[in-house]
Amino acid sequence: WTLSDFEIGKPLGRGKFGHVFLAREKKSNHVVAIKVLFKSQLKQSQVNHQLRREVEIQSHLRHTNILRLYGYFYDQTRVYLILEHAAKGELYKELQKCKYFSEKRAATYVASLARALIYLHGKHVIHRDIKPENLLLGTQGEVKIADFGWSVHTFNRRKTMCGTLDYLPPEMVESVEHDASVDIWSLGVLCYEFLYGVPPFEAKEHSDTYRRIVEVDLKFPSNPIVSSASKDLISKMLVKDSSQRLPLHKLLEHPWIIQNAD
Ligand SMILES: CC(C)CCNC(=O)Cn1cc(-c2ccc3c(-c4nc5ccccc5[nH]4)n[nH]c3c2)cn1
Repeated sequence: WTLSDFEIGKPLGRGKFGHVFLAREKKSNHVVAIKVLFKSQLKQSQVNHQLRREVEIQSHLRHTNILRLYGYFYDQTRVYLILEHAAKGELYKELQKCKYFSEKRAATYVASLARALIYLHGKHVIHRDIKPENLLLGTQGEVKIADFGWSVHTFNRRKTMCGTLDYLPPEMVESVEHDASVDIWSLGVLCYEFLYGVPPFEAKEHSDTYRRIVEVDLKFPSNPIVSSASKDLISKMLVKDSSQRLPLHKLLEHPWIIQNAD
């Protein structure tokens, strides 16, 4: 591929993800998202090899709830990633607009994300950073994990861990080794935020969020009114001992998911 194979359109997400543009591949008319990374920025954060590894992993992933990476190319100064275009944009914008989702909508997203995580864990890929900001919506409104963790401006986030702690499980907050069960914790946090509009351990200060996470200080607001089945599921995911968290395949059999997910 080269840039001349594409007609470049409007910026997507207005620079939040680095430079991502709507684009159309001229021969096939296929609409994609093209992310531009500057080689200079990659060099200075010594992540070239990490980026190649991540591109290698992502280009082999094929799941309807994981945003596709079709390919990449580069020129003198930049690397271009050819990504799937998610026609209905950013999920977190939807959440901001609706304040919180219905139980049906929340359960449908959680079930889709659980299936995507089962697929990823099957390929020994974990910790995909599944917070609302990393989720996009496809043409049919289906949720897609787009791991923005690699957009250049967040490369340093991996080191400085700036940005929200809200989604991190105790073992990561206490920085002990972690396994695929971190994703079960994050999905539980996400399910809570879908239903209540705020993450469960939110606090003004980082230190308070940190304490609430390690103590699993889980409280359910009395508004909005949501089913006890949803609270039962969340309580089985937000468990300090990572080996005791509800396994993802059991999540798909939970009554709340069975009753509410499309
Ligand atoms: C290292 C490499 C393998 C990582 C590959 N993944 C990324 O670069 C993650 N990433 C995805 C994007 C991204 C951002 C926005 C969109 C969109 C999109 N569609 C929209 C529709 C309406 C409003 C905004 C939209 N953004 N579709 N596909 C996207 C893809 C930006 N960074």
